[in-house]
Amino acid sequence: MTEADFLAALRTLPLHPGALDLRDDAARLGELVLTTDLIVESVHFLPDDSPGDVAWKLVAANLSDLAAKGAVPEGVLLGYPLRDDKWDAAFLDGLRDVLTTFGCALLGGDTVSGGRSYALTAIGRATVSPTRSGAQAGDTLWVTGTIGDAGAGLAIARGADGPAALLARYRRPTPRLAEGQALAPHVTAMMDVSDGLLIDAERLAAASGCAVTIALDALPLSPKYRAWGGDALASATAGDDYELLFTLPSGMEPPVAATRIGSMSEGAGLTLTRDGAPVPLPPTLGWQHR
Ligand SMILES: Nc1ncnc2c1ncn2[C@@H]1O[C@H](COP(=O)(O)OP(=O)(O)OP(=O)(O)O)[C@@H](O)[C@H]1O
Ligand SMILES: Cc1ncc(C[n+]2csc(CCOP(=O)(O)O)c2C)c(N)n1
Ligand SMILES: [Mg+2]
Ligand SMILES: [Mg+2]
Ligand SMILES: [Mg+2]
Repeated sequence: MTEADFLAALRTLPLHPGALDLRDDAARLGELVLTTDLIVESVHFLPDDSPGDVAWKLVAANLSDLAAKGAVPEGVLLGYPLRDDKWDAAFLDGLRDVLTTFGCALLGGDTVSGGRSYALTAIGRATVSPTRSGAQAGDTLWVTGTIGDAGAGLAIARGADGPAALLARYRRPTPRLAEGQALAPHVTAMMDVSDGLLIDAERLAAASGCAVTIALDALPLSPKYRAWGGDALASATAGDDYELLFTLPSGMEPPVAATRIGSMSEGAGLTLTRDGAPVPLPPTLGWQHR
């Protein structure tokens, strides 16, 4: 089964209305926003990544889903498999670091022995909380920050040459919490980019019942990513970006720094353009577990 098959099967189970049909970044219970994400060795991080970086990525990936809902983090629950004293102590240092950095506190969790997968549930609060499903034909599509840096960072972590700044974007992503809170009252739809810009934009479009067009030449690529030799199509399918993807009514400017990368229209599916002309879709649009 693929991840998508499993989610489709889960939708046949009793679903809470706050689950948003399992088509969103987080669940909503009144003002509370709840999300959970695991990270697994050799799937989400490399065996020689430092324990502090693993703790950082675990928390940051979850807080990014809270950011997508415009939420203020309230606390986290940690699922932790013990390893050895040195690793566990270094993980705790990283956990302290990331929680302090993003103003978040521990609520609880569970400690076990066993494999190298780490779970976190993050809980936040939002009075105004966008979904992935509110985009309308005619809306413009935007993304914060730059994309592709973390994908390049993974290649560098695996031994390619490249700058430490790209590696850092893979190992220590920044959840766009302030941006998400500022955007929430204005956007028609919002999500974070974890699996790849193209696959995630297609999901936002599908949840909204729209088609989406993305201009490859409009994608925000960092100078370091360009100098490294990265191209737009690779940036848009790599994932691990943890930037915010959102839609606005036509003519509206976002209240935070962001790049306009496309638009929504009637219909379904993803169209890519370069210099205004359609180009073929790549064989895979992003990351899917199987
Ligand atoms: N095993 C599961 N059981 C219940 N719900 C799940 C499960 N896996 C995913 N979901 C739900 O499916 C929806 C989409 O999840 P998904 O993990 O794709 O979103 P995400 O966390 O934003 O992305 P990513 O995991 O790539 O960061 C969410 O509502 C999530 O809670
Ligand atoms: C060692 C290693 N190999 C590949 C990748 C790429 N990757 C893995 S999972 C994922 C999507 C987000 O995860 P999820 O959807 O589970 O939240 C991406 C982009 C990585 N980060 N580390
Ligand atoms: Mg998400
Ligand atoms: Mg998830
Ligand atoms: Mg995913």
